[in-house]
Amino acid sequence: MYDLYVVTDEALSHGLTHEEIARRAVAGGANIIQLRDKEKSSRELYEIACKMKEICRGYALFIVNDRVDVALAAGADGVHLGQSDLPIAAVRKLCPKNFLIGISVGSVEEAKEAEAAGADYVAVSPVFSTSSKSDAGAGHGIAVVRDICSSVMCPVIGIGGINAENTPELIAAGLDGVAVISAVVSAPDVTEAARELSLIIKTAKENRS
Ligand SMILES: Cc1ncc(COP(=O)(O)OP(=O)(O)O)c(N)n1
Ligand SMILES: Cc1nc(C(=O)O)sc1CCOP(=O)(O)O
Ligand SMILES: [Mg+2]
Repeated sequence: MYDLYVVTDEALSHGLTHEEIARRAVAGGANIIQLRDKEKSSRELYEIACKMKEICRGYALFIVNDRVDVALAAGADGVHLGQSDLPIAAVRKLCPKNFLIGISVGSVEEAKEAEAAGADYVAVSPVFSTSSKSDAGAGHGIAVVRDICSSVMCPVIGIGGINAENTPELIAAGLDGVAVISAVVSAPDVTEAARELSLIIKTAKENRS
């Protein structure tokens, strides 16, 4: 379910809108799409989110970054929170049953705390250094990924500097899925990049079982 998680970013795409990135990534087999945009107004985000929800319907889960209000208003499947956002328990009170809450973590302690608070997934952030998020900080590396994966029961994904080359070792380390921007969004052919990465993830999962 969490195999390939694509985070949209218009600035890092070759002129595509959030909706078009989502359409192409879903066509390539992405399982989760996240709307991430720090610039747009609430109204703009809401309108985009409504369209993305329809694009994803029946094919992929649709998550909104940061904005619980936009996620709820647009009928998204969930929200992705950072460590400085509202606590999971507070968000849970606002949301319908089955609403997904994911959260960024950088250590085993944060991952255990998130799981105890009821997170549906945790995202090791960043796994490697990346230029796609200016304040991401240094990568935690594969050893931290392995430690987190063996410390919690909830799904663990990774984000930051992940691509077709390093995905197999991350899946072998225990990740349930990988989240990417540039590896898919900045590719010349978004659909083909998503298709290739999906296949790499599936193959890596088969090889570990
Ligand atoms: C899947 C996923 N993982 C991590 C993040 C980063 O969230 P956050 O730490 O809140 O930083 P911003 O993305 O809000 O800048 C994410 N968005 N998605
Ligand atoms: C959205 C995001 N969050 C991160 C974190 O570490 O919290 S890194 C990141 C961007 C990931 O982009 P790319 O796949 O191009 O490295
Ligand atoms: Mg955030």
